[in-house]
Amino acid sequence: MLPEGIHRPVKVGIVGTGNVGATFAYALLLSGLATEIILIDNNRARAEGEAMDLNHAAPLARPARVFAGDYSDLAGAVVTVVTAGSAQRPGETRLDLAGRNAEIFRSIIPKITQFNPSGIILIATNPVDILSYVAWKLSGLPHNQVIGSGTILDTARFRYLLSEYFQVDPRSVHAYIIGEHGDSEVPVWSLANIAGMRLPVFCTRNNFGCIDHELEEIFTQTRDAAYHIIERKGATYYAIGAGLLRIVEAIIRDQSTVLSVSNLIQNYYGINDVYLSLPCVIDRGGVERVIYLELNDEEAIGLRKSASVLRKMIEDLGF
Ligand SMILES: NC(=O)C1=CN([C@@H]2O[C@H](COP(=O)(O)OP(=O)(O)OC[C@H]3O[C@@H](n4cnc5c(N)ncnc54)[C@H](O)[C@@H]3O)[C@@H](O)[C@H]2O)C=CC1
Ligand SMILES: CC(=O)C(=O)O
Repeated sequence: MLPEGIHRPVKVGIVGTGNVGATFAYALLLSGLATEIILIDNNRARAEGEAMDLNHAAPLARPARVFAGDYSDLAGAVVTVVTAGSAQRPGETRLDLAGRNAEIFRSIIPKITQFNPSGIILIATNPVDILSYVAWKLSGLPHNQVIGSGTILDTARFRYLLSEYFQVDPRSVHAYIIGEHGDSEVPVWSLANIAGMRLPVFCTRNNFGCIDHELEEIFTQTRDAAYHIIERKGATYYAIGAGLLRIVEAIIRDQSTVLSVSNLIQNYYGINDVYLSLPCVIDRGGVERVIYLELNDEEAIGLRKSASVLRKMIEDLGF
């Protein structure tokens, strides 16, 4: 039986069933978006254990077939989400993981495309922009089919923190973090708005004191959130699980949703041949297009700097 509102089988693969992969799998199962969820991990017992635990939730949620599989089971998957690899230890940056995880990708990505050359690959493994570029190169797929979760998470963190400051629903705050998912990311203050009003106008018209250093602190908290969470609980996974689900929903339901994700950037404020995040239109084919933002000078400089950090890392890895 297919889940409510779904009229044809929808397969989703997950490679890497650790904290992030398992949390995404749980969110996906509860969402009812997929009819088949394939869990792959080089720790087979872990994938099997997660499949058993998830299946026991199916009678309480919505029916879907969840199983620990092999790469050949990915044939026909609409999207394969990759979360396999090492995570940051306390004090490590995302970029510290690049070499280790690029090696893992050399074995994973060709196996995904061997069995599923037409599906979308969605990367979450860090450093996500570098690994998405590496995955794109190793896959031989068009870049619109290989997406990084990028700053979907940072944008969510930013909107949440702004919503706390302005005392409105986070969904009513429209603001983006662009560039690297990491230390060089850039807040687009000039376009941030509530009810269509840029923040300085919103503040003046609504007698709301906007204090520059408090807003700057909101960005600092956004950028450094992963460090603070990892120090406390060792890993982050709920918000990225929700972010991956939002991207997968836009793909499966062909929604043309604008989300900040990582994709190949060409001819954008002088930036070329690098994966980084900008608001993109996501539909059944993956990234349909990258939206050209009107950035101020400071933001454009920040974006170019972020791109150069990522480009250097790609070159250092030999891609
Ligand atoms: N993009 C984002 O916003 C976020 C990314 N991450 C990243 O996601 C990745 C996963 O994080 P966690 O789930 O916390 O780590 P984890 O250590 O809990 O899980 C990683 C899983 O990958 C598996 N794995 C390792 N090598 C493999 C291979 N060759 N083939 C198949 N499976 C393999 C491991 O067995 C393990 O189950 C990390 O790189 C982390 O930094 C984490 C949070 C947010
Ligand atoms: C770990 C990570 O990339 C994050 O939570 O932002």
